[in-house]
Amino acid sequence: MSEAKLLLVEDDADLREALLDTLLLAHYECVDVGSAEEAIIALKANHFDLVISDVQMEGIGGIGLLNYLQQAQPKLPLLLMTAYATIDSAVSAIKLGAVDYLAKPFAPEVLLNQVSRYLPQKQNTDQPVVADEKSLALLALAQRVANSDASVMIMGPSGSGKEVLARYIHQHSSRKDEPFIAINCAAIPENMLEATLFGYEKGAFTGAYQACPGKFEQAQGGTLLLDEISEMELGLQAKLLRVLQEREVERLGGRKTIKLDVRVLATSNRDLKAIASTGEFREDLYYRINVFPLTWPALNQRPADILPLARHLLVKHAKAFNIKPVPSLGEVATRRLLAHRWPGNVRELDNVIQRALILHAGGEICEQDIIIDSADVSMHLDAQHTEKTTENEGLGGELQAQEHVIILETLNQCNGSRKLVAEKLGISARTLRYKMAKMRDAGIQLPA
Ligand SMILES: Nc1ncnc2c1ncn2[C@@H]1O[C@H](COP(=O)(O)OP(=O)(O)OP(=O)(O)O)[C@@H](O)[C@H]1O
Repeated sequence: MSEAKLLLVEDDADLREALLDTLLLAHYECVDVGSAEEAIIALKANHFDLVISDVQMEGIGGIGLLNYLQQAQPKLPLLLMTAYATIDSAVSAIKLGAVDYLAKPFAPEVLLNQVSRYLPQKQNTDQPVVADEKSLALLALAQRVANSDASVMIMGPSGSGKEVLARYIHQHSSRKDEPFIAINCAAIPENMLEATLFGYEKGAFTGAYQACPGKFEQAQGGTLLLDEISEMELGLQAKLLRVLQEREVERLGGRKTIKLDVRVLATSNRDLKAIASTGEFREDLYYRINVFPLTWPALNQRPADILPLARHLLVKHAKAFNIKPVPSLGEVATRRLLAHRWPGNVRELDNVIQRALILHAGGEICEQDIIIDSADVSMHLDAQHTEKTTENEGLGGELQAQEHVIILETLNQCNGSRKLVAEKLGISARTLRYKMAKMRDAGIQLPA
């Protein structure tokens, strides 16, 4: 999930739902409201990184919201959506301070490209924390590879730190002062990934009233991380291979080729060689990006990392939660952390530490603050709220839990192939991705 939080303001409920779906599928955290007045209430209660608002709504409307933002939060970018007939007012809104406008109707690609263009880039500055011999050796190797311009394939189970390692390579390369652009190939629906990667020209599809550079161009001079590359469909793999071979890109709907100077890193939590041998991943692309493979072992294979990571995460989240001083790790709590197998790797440890910080009292993390299984939290909460739960809500929760179990079982049966799971369950790949994003949000660890 992207750390960015968006506020969507649209009075047409159907359109709002469709837009919300697009944004959630792309792993943005998003709050949606139906009027500018509700938006102001949400803005007072939460921090947002970008607001997307319709112009014409009952009440003060999008322009009223723009005026409010100019006074209250002038740095918060606002992207306006308007019917084609009212573009003039949108243009004057830009003069008043909106960052851009989207002319309705627009294709989902246009929305996602504009959002990624105006969202302030939050760089994850986490340096890899390592202490285990295996991890130290991996980091030393990564540092040597960083000096070259070779493509690097970073493998390892989900949550093991692949993205952290990719940033580390960029930061230790000669490109460190140039952009680092990451794109999660699994998070962006197939039909939008191509436009997001390669950009598009004006008129390439509905709502593309202006040209938009793709991720390759945004990464010019720097590094592009293709996260979860195994999830890219075969047709797009062929186009990506061509771009990597030719070192130039052509925007969708364009005729001009743009020369590229981009280093490409990729990650996968599936065995890319194995899926290349079954034809699910192009072998030629595999060999092109796998110039230098680096693999994180699972966290339980590098036990000496667990405590330094736990302490690092305690400091990091205590700061974010404004908890002072940083609580210490009690002895029994420490033993629990060391005894667990960590199937969700560092991400799971991160969740456990955040829970512990919320629950702890008295300056020390004790055994009872270490809740390893997120189901324990729900059970704890369920027990507290049983009286309040209506019959319907209970049934809804049970059905949802069943759905989660079915998805998890099918993922395991299909060795993590999203495509096969969607086929087997008779749902679209898009719906599956949406459901999996919701499961991740609920703290459910999904297999690689
Ligand atoms: N060695 C490390 N030092 C500090 N933080 C780490 C380390 N490894 C992972 N993390 C943290 O754990 C979380 C998961 O890491 P990351 O996103 O890099 O994993 P990933 O392998 O790319 O996951 P996925 O396969 O799900 O994309 C992040 O919050 C990251 O900051």
